[in-house]
Amino acid sequence: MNFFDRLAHRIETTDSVVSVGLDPDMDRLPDVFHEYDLPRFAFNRRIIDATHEHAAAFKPNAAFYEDPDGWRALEETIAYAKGKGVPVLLDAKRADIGNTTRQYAELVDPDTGSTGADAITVNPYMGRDSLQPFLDTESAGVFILCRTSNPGGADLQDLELAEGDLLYERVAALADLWNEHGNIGLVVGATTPEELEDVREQVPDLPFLVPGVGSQGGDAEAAVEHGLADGVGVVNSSRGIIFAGENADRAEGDADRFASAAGDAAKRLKRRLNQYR
Ligand SMILES: O=c1ccn([C@@H]2O[C@H](COP(=O)(O)O)[C@@H](O)[C@H]2O)c(=O)[nH]1
Repeated sequence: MNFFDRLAHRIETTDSVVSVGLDPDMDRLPDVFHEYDLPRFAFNRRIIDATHEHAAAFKPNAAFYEDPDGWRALEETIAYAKGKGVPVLLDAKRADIGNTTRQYAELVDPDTGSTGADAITVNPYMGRDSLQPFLDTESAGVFILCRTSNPGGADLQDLELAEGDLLYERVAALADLWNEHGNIGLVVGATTPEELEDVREQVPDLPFLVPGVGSQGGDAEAAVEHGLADGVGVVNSSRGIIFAGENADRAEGDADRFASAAGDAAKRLKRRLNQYR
C-alpha cells in the first residue's frame, strides 16, 4: 500500500493529524533514563506508549541519533512505533550525487535492511537526480523541503527567480511534476502561514508535513487549513510534546510524569488541530 494511503488510514483511525516528533535531546532527558543501555530508546518508548493513540505519525529527527548508540536507539524506536501501528517519518533531510544518494535511499527501502521508516525528508537543492532513488522507492513517502520553518528559511527559499516565481514555489511545482508514483509530499512550516497558503494554492494535491507549531510558535489553524490535501497531511510538534513534563528541576523529573505530560500534550494538540479540520 502506498505511504499516503497508509497515512490516510492512520489519520482516520486516530481522528488525528498530529505527528509526534521524537527528538530525545540527551541533555534534557530525566536522569532515570540515563540508567538504561539506550537512554534515548527508553525515553522514546515511554513517550510512544503515552502518545500513540493520538499520533497519526511519529517523526524522529536523525540529528538526535547520529552516533553508534543513537542509531541503535533509532532502529529500536522505529520498530517499537511501528509495532503500535503508527507510521514513522524519518526527518533526515538527505540527498546527494547518484551513488551516494542511492545509499541514503536505503534508509527507507524495505528490501535492503533499512531503518524501517515509512517516509523520509529530503533536500531538493541538488536537483532531481539526487532524489530519484527515494522517488523510485514507491512504498516510501518522500517529503521534499519546500519552505522551512526556521527564520533563515527566507534567505534562499524566498528568492525571486528570473521567471518571477519564488524558489520555494519552483520547488513545489517540480515536486508535483516528479510525483509519478504518488509518494511525494512537501515540508512547509507553520511559522509562515502566507507561504503555506501560497504553496497549497500551487499544489492542491500534495500532502504536507507541517513543522513549527508548539515551541516555534507557528500558526496551528493555517497548518491544518493548508497542510492537508483531501484530509491527508500531518502537523508536527516535537519539544512541545515530549518535553511537556519538564520543569526547572530536571533531577526531580521522573518517567511517569514525563510520559503522562506528553500524552496530555499530544491529546491537547490533537483537539486543537481538529477544530480546524
Ligand atoms: O522546516 C522545518 C523542517 C524540519 N523541522 C524539524 O521539525 C522538528 C520541530 O521540532 P519542535 O520541537 O516542534 O520545534 C525538529 O525535528 C526540526 O528539526 C522544523 O522544525 N522545520
